[in-house]
Amino acid sequence: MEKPIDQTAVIMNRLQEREKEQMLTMAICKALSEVLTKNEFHTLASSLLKDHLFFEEFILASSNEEETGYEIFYQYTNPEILPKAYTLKDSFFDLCLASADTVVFDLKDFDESKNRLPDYLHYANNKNFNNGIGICLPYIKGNQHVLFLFFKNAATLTRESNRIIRSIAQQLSITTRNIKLASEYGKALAELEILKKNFGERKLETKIETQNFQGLVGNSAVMQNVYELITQVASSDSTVLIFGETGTGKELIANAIHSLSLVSNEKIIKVNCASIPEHLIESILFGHEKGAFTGATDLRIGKFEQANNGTIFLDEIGELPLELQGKLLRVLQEKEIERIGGRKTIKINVRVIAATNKSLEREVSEGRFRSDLYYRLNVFPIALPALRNRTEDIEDLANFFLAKHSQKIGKKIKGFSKKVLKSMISNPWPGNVRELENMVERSILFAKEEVIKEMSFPEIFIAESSEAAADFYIKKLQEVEKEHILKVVKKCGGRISGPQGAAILLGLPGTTLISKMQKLGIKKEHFLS
Ligand SMILES: Nc1ncnc2c1ncn2[C@@H]1O[C@H](COP(=O)(O)OP(=O)(O)OP(=O)(O)O)[C@@H](O)[C@H]1O
Repeated sequence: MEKPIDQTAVIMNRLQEREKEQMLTMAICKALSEVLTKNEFHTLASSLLKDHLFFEEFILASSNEEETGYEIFYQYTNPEILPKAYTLKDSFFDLCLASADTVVFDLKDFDESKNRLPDYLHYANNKNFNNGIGICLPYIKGNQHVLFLFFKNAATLTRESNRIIRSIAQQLSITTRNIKLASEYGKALAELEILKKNFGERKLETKIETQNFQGLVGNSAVMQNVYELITQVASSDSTVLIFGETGTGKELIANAIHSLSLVSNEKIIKVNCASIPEHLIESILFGHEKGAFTGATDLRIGKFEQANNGTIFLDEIGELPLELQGKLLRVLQEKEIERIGGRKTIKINVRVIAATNKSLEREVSEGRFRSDLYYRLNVFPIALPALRNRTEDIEDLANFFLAKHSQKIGKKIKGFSKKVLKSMISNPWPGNVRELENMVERSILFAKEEVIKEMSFPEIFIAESSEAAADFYIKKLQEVEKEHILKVVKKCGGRISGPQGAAILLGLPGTTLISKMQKLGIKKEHFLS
């Protein structure tokens, strides 16, 4: 006789199993709730889920928000799969989506000739995963998800597995959404980082721009004073005389005055009195009529006429020959010019800005500059300080030139080492800002790292000056000047202009050096031998 079944024991057994099952689903839900990436999801699918659901293939498909299509969000056998779009109504996904129950299917039942089955079903079929289920996961704001599990044989899917899947379905939906949101958040964060970086760079550029006063860098007290003078004088039509050593920025000051003036929409015409051969200066300044002298084959409109209604900048005015100084004085007083060879006077309305790196007072006292012209020019003097007298501007200027030239050269240089900054600040900079700019440009060209760690300041000045001092009493100044220029030009291999040229070392514009060399009778054969 068969032993009667102990109903209580059976129920107890079931209860214990259910309890175990509940513990398991809670553990899976907890693990799922911590997942934020597809990689983490794959780890979980390969362990807890695979161990208890016994699938061969696990596919999570996700509809788009409009519910016109869907894509594979995760595939167990191919976790690296890139999202691929499928149409929603493929008689498979939409079937599962519409069903409240688990849809069980046998792949052999699908008539491939009738149905255009999605490729992952072909794939499952080819792998002999004959049976499968599709479960529409509970809807969580955003997308609809369907979970497909494939098995080699129908018996693998137990009631218990089905119950577990139903219990974790809600959490699966939430996890899928969490992964999507975390990925979007990551992308947004990366974009924000790029924007922040770009904004930072732009802020740096703006800083460089806003530090400038009309393109002039430097906020030292002396420069603030200069900016104030510029602002005061710009809107009048007063003549301005700018004093300052070579390379201190006199031309930039002239530009600033012009651009803040009432005639800023007119031209500023610039003349470097030192670089024009003496016999041409008059014709260049005032023009000539056709046939006025041998070689005057055409009419020339002089710089004063060209600058009419605007500004003329007479750089290195101290180099203007004496006989022309009188003519200039007349032009300034009478506001009219006469072209060489011309019979009529031409009225001109020009604002004059002159600049000099010489002491015009000394030039006057030594008879090389007319005192009346000096007083006529010296209406509103602006004295520009030498760079060594405003060392607090050196770092700003160096950084400004670094940004300017590294961009031009195409090298990403971040800054200067502390050592280089210190030596820049203590360097005497006889060529002033021009020399600093050239040194920075040169250092960028030679830089091998992102930070400039070396800057070789020309020692030539120290060596030369001691030698010059010894010779001072026995040689004329011109001779010393000639010898000094020759030595520097020789040292630069005959190069006059450019970053490796002698003009930089001498702190002069290339054109000024050439005209000085002509005046001193320095010829190519003297330094190329
Ligand atoms: N404050 C400044 N900010 C930015 N750049 C400057 C400044 N001062 C000078 N520079 C730069 O230094 C170089 C020399 O300036 P500039 O030609 O105006 O000097 P300068 O006094 O007229 O020289 P020179 O007497 O030899 O003609 C230029 O490249 C100029 O842009």
